[in-house]
Amino acid sequence: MYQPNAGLSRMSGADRRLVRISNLEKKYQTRDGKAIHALADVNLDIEEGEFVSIVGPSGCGKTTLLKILTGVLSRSSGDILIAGSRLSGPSREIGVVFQAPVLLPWRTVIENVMVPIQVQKRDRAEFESRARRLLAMVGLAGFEDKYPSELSGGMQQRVGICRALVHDPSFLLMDEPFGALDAMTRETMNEELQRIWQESKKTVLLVTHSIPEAVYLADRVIVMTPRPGRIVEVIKVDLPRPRVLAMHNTAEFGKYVSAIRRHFNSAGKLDA
Ligand SMILES: Nc1ncnc2c1ncn2[C@@H]1O[C@H](COP(=O)(O)OP(=O)(O)OP(=O)(O)O)[C@@H](O)[C@H]1O
Repeated sequence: MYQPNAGLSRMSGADRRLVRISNLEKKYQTRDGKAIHALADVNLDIEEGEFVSIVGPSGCGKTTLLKILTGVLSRSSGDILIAGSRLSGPSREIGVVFQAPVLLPWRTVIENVMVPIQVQKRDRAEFESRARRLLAMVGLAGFEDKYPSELSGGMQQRVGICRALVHDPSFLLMDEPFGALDAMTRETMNEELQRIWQESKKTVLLVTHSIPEAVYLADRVIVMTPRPGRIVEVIKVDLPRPRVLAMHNTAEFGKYVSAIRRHFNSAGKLDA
């Protein structure tokens, strides 16, 4: 059962950085007793309000890293601090957006957005107005009482984003959130995510298989090696904000994409 704030134990003194990941290792044990070394010596600091994208070959441990950060998957060793507190389980500081929005089909849009409030046993009256504001922010005003089956894939993913933000977490984790959408909807969602990030001032960690998506959205792109996943390069993206889709065609944008893609020529493939 989800225990609000149960995952964080207060540490003394505040840290400027929102997230500190130190010497993180993850080894899975398979049912036939083999060890799978998924993550090796991952070190990463994320500043408050920063947008960070992670790219890496398939199977390099990106989802493993995100699952560990949600507090639902244990780490083998290493330390994670969020807002100065050691992470040891699910935390209210975190919101998660998955590849498929996994909405409850028997609940209306507003009731889907309110799920975390119900699970965390928080005051419905206080958060319902926030849920409605978030829906309006993503262009879904008027859809509050619709059911998921009445929405397009992009609209459902917007509901998933609102659900992740409704309890006002400081840290948003996104695992390939637009992977199931067609190319045009994906671009629109990229623009929308940038706007949501700028308006909500959240800290975001995005896993994506698309190098252009990573560059378009991020302040920094983290590039990982094949398994066991390590950080091989951190690329600071100095393109001006707000970014516009036309930037995809500029030489500067292309330089970032090529710099990242170079890592995957021999190591593995990305579908961008
Ligand atoms: N529960 C598990 N038990 C054993 N091995 C696992 C488990 N979950 C993941 N793995 C293995 O750990 C490695 C990392 O998996 P993970 O899903 O984190 O990679 P990923 O980078 O997100 O991959 P993709 O880009 O294909 O989604 C893979 O080799 C995977 O097979």
